[in-house]
This record gives sequence, structure tokens and C-alpha cells, in this order.
Amino acid sequence: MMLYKLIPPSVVTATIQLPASKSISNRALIINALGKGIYPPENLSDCDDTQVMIKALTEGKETIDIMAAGTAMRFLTAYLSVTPGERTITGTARMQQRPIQILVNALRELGAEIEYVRNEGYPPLRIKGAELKGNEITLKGNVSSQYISALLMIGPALKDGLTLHLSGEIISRPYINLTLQLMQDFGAKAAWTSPNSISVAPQLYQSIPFKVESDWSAASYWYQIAALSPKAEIELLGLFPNSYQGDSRGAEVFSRLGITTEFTSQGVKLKKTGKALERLEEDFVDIPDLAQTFVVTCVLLNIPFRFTGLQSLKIKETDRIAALRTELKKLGYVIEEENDSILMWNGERCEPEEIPVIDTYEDHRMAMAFAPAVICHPNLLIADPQVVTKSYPGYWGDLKQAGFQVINEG
Ligand SMILES: O=C(O)C1=C[C@@H](OP(=O)(O)O)[C@@H](O)[C@H](O)C1
Ligand SMILES: C=C(OP(=O)(O)O)C(=O)O
Repeated sequence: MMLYKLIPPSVVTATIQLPASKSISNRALIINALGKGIYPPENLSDCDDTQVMIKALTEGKETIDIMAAGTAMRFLTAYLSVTPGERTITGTARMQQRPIQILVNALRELGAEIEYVRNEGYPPLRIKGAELKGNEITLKGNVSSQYISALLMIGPALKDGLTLHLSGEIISRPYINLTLQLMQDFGAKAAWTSPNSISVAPQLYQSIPFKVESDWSAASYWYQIAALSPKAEIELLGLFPNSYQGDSRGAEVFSRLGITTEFTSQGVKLKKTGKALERLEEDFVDIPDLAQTFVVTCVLLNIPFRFTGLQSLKIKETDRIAALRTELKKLGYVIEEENDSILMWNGERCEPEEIPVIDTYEDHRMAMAFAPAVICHPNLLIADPQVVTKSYPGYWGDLKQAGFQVINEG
């Protein structure tokens, strides 16, 4: 097992070229493939999740392995359902435990030919591309928005277009809006027609030049470093106001923890005001990928919190609720869970381990959210640090550039 020891600088000074957004990259790639685009999307992410998407779309293999990429699994399932040929799509052991039945059922209702290779409701899938015929379906909106995004993106390719009615609470809604925004940029007619219905017109995508913006979820770890460091001057490149990404809301939440954001012509500069509130209450239903960042940041700043809307965390790269509670205990913090969807901390502590080894559970965000904790817990070690490649391959290199020593303890 690889272990990283980190030594933070006394002052963090850095200008960071963030990775491009994997969510935008993977949408642009699918839309480009469906529209037979002539302009390849520019500034695509170099992360694993985008690499597997590029491979799937260009190599033409019969068996497609998307590793751990949820977006690739869900978006390609819909894409392959409308693309001639027969293929198997599979992924890591964890991917084979991440549910996909809601999407498969919806696609089958539209006429898709999809079989489960192993376990009912989970990848791998055997998919035979066909012309789909249905045009109006109802599906649950409370498990993963990626099912909805996957269906929406094939909507313009269906003979009669597509109307989706979403039942139950709609989680990760900004990711649905991101999909609609990109579809519109590429000439599709797709919009909400009520708070829980979306219609897509049958009209081919247009090919346009498109540049992917930097990743706001990745930015959150730098906000965290700024919040935890005694002194920090950090500039993050490639971020803009009015981002397409829902996780840009992280900037506002961090302002309540004493980090303000100043937009420059190239990105953002983080400023420490030093004034953090005494307790943080936040609903994460729209920003699930920021949960780990804020849970770790708050305990280290000694800010009690109550975070709701975390119901999707159990089916991500790992059960993030369990992983957070287990690893924070090693650092001496006792976090409570309620209803599988709420995390709370009232300031309760336990004896920290002398040399805490933070396990990362094949989850990039466990590694990235716990690395900044070294500023407050200098003895901690990060296990399996290479997991960051899922969304941010340059993370450790960027930390070095910011003055951290990153030492491989073998
Ligand atoms: O559509 C997307 O790009 C994503 C949607 C979210 O997933 P869920 O909709 O499953 O919550 C998010 O957690 C994931 O990292 C990326
Ligand atoms: C949940 C995530 O990814 P995905 O669902 O696309 O695998 C993530 O990046 O935090």
C-alpha cells in the first residue's frame, strides 16, 4: 500500500491551474458523439473518468470498461442504447454495486434492449443499440440525477423527442440543469416545463466550438487549504462567475467560513477574512460532492454543523457517510448520522490516534478532503493517494507547487 506523508508550508502561496470539470467534459463528449460533431471539445479533463469516456467513444471495443466513473457508466448506457452494435459495459467492483435499475427500466420502456450480465439492477450490462420509440416516461428523481442526464442527452436523437416526469424529491438538480445548459449550447431544445417535468424536442445537435471550464469541486480543496492555513494566498485559474457548475456555490458557503472570493480576469483569488461563523447548517442535496470538503473543514475549525441532503453519499465511490465517520474518529472527532442523510457534529471528541492512517476507499474525494487536514494534524498519512486520478490527477503535484512536501512513505 502506498502512503503519503505531507508537510505543509508555513504560508501557502500558489497559482493553481485546476483540472477541467469532468462533469462538463463527459457531457460535451457524449453530445459531440451524438451530434457527430466536427469540433472536438477543447480543454477536456485529463482525469480517469474522462479518459474512459474518450476511449469508449473512440476505440469501438465490444467490451467497454469505464472503471469507477459514474457519469461514464450512466451516460454511455443511454448512448449505447441508441447506437448501432452490441456491447458490454462494465466497471470496477464498486461500480458493480452502484445501482442502475432506474435508468435501465426507463430505457427499456423506450424500447431499449439491455440485459444484466451478472446481478439484476447493477452493471455490467449487455446493450444492443436500437431505434427507440417511446417518448414520455416517469422515473424517480431521488437516487441519482445521472440517470436523468443520460436520458436527456439522447432525447434529441429520438424520433418524437422525450418528456421526462420525475417522481419523488429531485436530488442533484444543478447537474440536471448543467445537462440542459450544455444541450442548449449545442442547439438542442430542452427545458423544464414544470418543477418536475422536462421536455426535449427531436432536433439534432449542432456542432460548435466548446471549451470546458475548470472544476469547481476540485477548487473546494483549495478553499479548504485557505480556511485551515494560518496564512494563504491562492489563485485558482479557469474559474468564472456564472459558472455552469452547481458546485460553484461552494464559494458562498466558504464565505461563511471566512474565505472570500475575488474574480480576476483569469480565475479567482481567495482572501482570508478570518471571520467564521460559530455553527454551520447547510443542505447538500444540490452539492453532494462538496460534503466531504465541508465536514472535514468544519471539525478542524471547531465549527459544529448539521448537514442535510446527504442521501446520495452512500452509493457514490464508497459509502461516504461511513467513511467520513470512521476516518474522522482517527483524528479525534465523533460525527453523528441521522436517517442515512444527515451528518451532525456537536463538538464531541475522542482520543485521536498518534499516527492516523487515513484510508481512502478508492474515493478520490476522501484523499483530497483529508490531505489539507495535515495542517492541523501533522502526523497523518494518506493511504492509496493515487485515487485522486479519478477527477484530479495533478492534485499532489499542485500541493507541491503550493509548498507542501509530499513524501512517499512506501
Ligand atoms: O452528473 C454529474 O456529472 C454528476 C452528478 C452527481 O451525481 P448524482 O446525481 O448521482 O448525485 C455528482 O455526485 C457526480 O460527481 C457528478
Ligand atoms: C460521485 C462522483 O462521481 P461519479 O458518480 O460520477 O462516479 C464524484 O466525483 O464525487
